[in-house]
Amino acid sequence: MNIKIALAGNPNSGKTTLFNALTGANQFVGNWPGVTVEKKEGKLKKHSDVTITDLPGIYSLSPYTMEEVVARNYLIDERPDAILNIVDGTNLERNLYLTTQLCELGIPVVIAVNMMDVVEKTGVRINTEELSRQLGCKVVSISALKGKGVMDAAEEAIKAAEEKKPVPKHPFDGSVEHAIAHIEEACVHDMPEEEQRWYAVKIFERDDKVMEKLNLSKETLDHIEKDIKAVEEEYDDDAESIITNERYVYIGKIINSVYKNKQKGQLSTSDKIDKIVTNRWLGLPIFMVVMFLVYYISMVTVGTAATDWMNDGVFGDGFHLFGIGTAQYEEHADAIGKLTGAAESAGNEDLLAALDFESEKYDADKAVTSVKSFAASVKDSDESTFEVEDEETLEVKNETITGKDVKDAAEIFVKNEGKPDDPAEFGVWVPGIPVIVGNWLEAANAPEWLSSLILDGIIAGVGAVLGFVPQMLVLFLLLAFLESCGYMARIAFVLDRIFRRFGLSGKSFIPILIGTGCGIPGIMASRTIENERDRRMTIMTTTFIPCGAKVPFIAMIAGAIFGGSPWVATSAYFIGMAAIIISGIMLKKTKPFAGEPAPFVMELPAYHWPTLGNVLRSMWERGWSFIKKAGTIILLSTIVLWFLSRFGWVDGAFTMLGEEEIGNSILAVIGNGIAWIFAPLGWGNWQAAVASITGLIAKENIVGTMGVLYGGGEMSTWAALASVFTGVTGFSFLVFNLLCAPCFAAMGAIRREMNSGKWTAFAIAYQCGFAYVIALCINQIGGAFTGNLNVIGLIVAILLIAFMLYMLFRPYKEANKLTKDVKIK
Ligand SMILES: Nc1nc2c(ncn2[C@@H]2O[C@H](COP(=O)(O)OP(=O)(O)OP(=O)(O)O)[C@@H](O)[C@H]2O)c(=O)[nH]1
Ligand SMILES: [Mg+2]
Repeated sequence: MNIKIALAGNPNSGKTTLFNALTGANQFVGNWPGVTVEKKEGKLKKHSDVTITDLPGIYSLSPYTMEEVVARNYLIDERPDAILNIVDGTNLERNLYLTTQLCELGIPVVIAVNMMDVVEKTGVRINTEELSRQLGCKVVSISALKGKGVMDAAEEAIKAAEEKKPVPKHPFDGSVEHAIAHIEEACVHDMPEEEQRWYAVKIFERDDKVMEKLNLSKETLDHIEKDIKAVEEEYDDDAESIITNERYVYIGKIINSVYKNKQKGQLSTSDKIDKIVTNRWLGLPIFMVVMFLVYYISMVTVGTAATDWMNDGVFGDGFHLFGIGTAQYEEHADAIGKLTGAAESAGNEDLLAALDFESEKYDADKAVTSVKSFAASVKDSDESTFEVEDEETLEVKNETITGKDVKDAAEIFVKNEGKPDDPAEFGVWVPGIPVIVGNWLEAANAPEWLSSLILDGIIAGVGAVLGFVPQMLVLFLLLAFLESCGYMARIAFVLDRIFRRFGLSGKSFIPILIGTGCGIPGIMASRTIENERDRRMTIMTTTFIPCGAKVPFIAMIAGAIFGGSPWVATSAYFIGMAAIIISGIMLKKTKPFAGEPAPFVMELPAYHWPTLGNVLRSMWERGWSFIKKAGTIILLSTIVLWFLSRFGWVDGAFTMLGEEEIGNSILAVIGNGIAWIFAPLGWGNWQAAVASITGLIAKENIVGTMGVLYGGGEMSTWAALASVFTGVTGFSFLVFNLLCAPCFAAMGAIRREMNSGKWTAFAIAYQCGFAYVIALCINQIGGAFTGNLNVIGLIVAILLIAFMLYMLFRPYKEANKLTKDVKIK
C-alpha cells in the first residue's frame, strides 16, 4: 500500500530538517520562517511505499500568503493519509493553534514535538503523555536536528495512516457548537463524515475560499447566516475571532497541564543577546559591522588568496603543490631580476650571457662563478638603475638598487646553486589546465581553430568564471552561518524599522539576502510577503543586490581598475541597497504602489549553534548551482561568443580571424551597432556593449567576455581594461551592469512570480532605465570633477537628479493606520 504523509507545522519549526532526516534529501534549511515556499516530496528511507511531503510553514489554515495557500490546498484537496504535525517545543502555545485546526481535518494526525534538545536545556518540561491524552492523538518528542526520535515519529505516522482513525473533535462552546451542527446539517451533510467538521467550522468563519468552493445556494447561505449572526450577537464579536478565541482558551487549558517551566521569569540567553543585537541604537551598527566583516573576509583576505590560486594556478601557468617552494622560488626570481638589471645597467655582457636561461647551453656552475665575481666587483654604495615591467599592469618603472642589494641577490643565487628561473626546480610543480591541454593539443596535432576554440574560448571563458568559485564559497559559508545561527532573522527585524519608511517590509530583507546568492530563489522568497504591493516591489528590486554571479565582474573591475580596493565590492552592496531604498520611496508614491503599510509579523527563532552539515549544505547548494550554470549556459555562450569574435570579414571575405583582428569580427559589428547607446555612460566601446549583452545570458559572462575580448593580446586582460576604462567610466560600467535587468533565468522567475506579462515588462524596463540613469549621472558628474566635463551631459545628469529628488521628497498622503489586523497572536 502506498502511504502519503504530510509534514505540516508553523514556519521554522524544523519540518525541512525532519524531511531531510527522514528521506535523506538535501533541502534547504534556514533559521528563519518562510524558507520552504513550495511543497517537496521524498520517499521515507527504507520504506519505498511511504511518500513524505514537506510543506511550507503555516500559522493557520486561513491562508494569507501564497505559501500558506500551497500548504492548505495540499492538505484539503489531496488529503494525505496522515499528517505529521511538527510542533516547535520552545513555542508550544503558538504552535498548538495550528494543531487544533489540523485535528479537525478528519485526517489522522501524529504530533512530533521538535527542538527537544533546546527545550531540555531551558529547563522546560513538556508532558507528552498528558498532551497525547488531551488531544487524542499520538505525541512523540523528537529533535530533528540531532536525529533523535525521527524514525519513531515516522513509524507512528504510518501506523496512524493504516488505522485511519481521525482525531476526536474537541468541542467549542455550547452555542458555537450548536451553530456548527446546523451548518453541518444544512451545507455539508453529503460529504464524507470525517471531512464535515472542518468545512462547517470554516463556513462559520465565513471563509471566502471555502464558500466559493462549495458553491452554496443563496437560500442555504441566508439560513446559516442567521445562526452565525445570533452567535456573534451573543459573544459580541465576529465569527472568526470567536473561533480563534475558543481555540486559545482550549490551548490554554492544555498548556496548563502539560507545560512546566522551572526558570520562569528569567531571560533566556537568546533574549539577552537580543537585548543588544536588536537594540534600537546598536542594531544597525552591529549589522553593518557584521556585513563588512563578511565581505572583507570573503572578498579580500581568504577569498583573494583562493581566487589567485584558481586564476593564476589552476587556470594559469600552474602552481606549487601545497604551496611548498613558492616562497623560495619567488626569492630566487627576485634575485635573478636584480642581478640581470644590475648587469644591464653596468653593461656586463658576459654576466647577461651566463644568465641566459633560455639558452640550451645554460650552465649553472658557470653562472654561479660569474655572479660571484660580479658581486665582488661592486661596492656597497654603488647604485644601478634599470627598467622593470610590472607583470600584472604591464606598467614600466625605473628601479634603483644599491651594490649591497646586488651582493644579497648574488648570495641567494649562489645558495640556490644557480638554478634557472623555473618554478618547477623548487617544488612539485602542477601545471595549470591551459598548459596541460595546450601540450596535449599540440601533441595531437590539433588544427588551429580547434586549439583556439578549446584554449581561448572554452577554457579561458569557463576558467575565468570558475576562478571565482573559492571566493564565493567563502562568502556563502559565512552567510550560511549567519542564517542558521538565527542572526539573519534579527536583521529582518532590525531593518523593518528602516524598510518600513520606504514602503518595504522587513521581510523584503530575506529575498534580498537570498538574492546575494542567486536572484532566482530570492525572487521566489518574496512569496512570504503578505501584501501584494510590497511583494511586487520586492520582486522588482531584489536583483539590484549583487548576486553571486555579479561578484566576479565586480571583483574584476575592483582589481583591474581600482587596484583591488575592498571598497569597490563593499560599495556595490551599498549601491544595491540604496537602489532598493530609492526605488521603494519613489515607487511608493506612484499610484500602483500606494497603499496601507502591511503589518510586520515575524518570530525571532532562538539562537543556536548551527551544525556543520547544515552550513556546508547551504554553502554547497548555492555554490553548486553556480558551477552548474558555468558548466551549461556559460559553456554554451562562451562557444557562441568565441565563434562571433573569431570569425568575421577581412577585405570583404568571411574568414577565421587572428587574435589581433577581433575588431573585424561579427561581434564587433554587433557591438559597434549598439555602442552609441552607452556613450553617455562613458563606455561607448563595442567590447563593453557586448559584455553587457552577454551578461543578460548570465552575469558571470561579463568576465568571460572581457577575458575573450581584451585578453589574449600583448597585455593581460586587466592591464587592457585599465587602459580602456578610467575610474569614473569603470564605475559607471559596474553600476550599470549591477542594476540593469538580471539574467534571463531571473527574468523568467520575475515573470512567474508576477504572474503578469505587463508587470514583468514594467519591472525589466524600470530596472534598465534606473541603471542607465544612475550610470549616466556617475559618468557625467564624475567626469566633470576629473576634467572630462561635458556640458550637455552634465545638465542632463543634474536634471535627472533633480527629478529623482522630486520623486523622493514630493509629499503624498500616506495611510498611517493599519487597517488590517495582525492575524497571529
Ligand atoms: N536545536 C534544534 N534546532 C532545530 C531542530 N530542528 C530544526 N532546527 C533548526 O530550526 C531551523 C529551522 O529549520 P527548518 O527545517 O528550515 O524549518 P521549516 O519548518 O522547514 O521552516 P519553513 O520552511 O520556513 O517553514 C533551522 O535552523 C534548523 O537547524 C532541533 O531539533 N533542534
Ligand atoms: Mg522548510
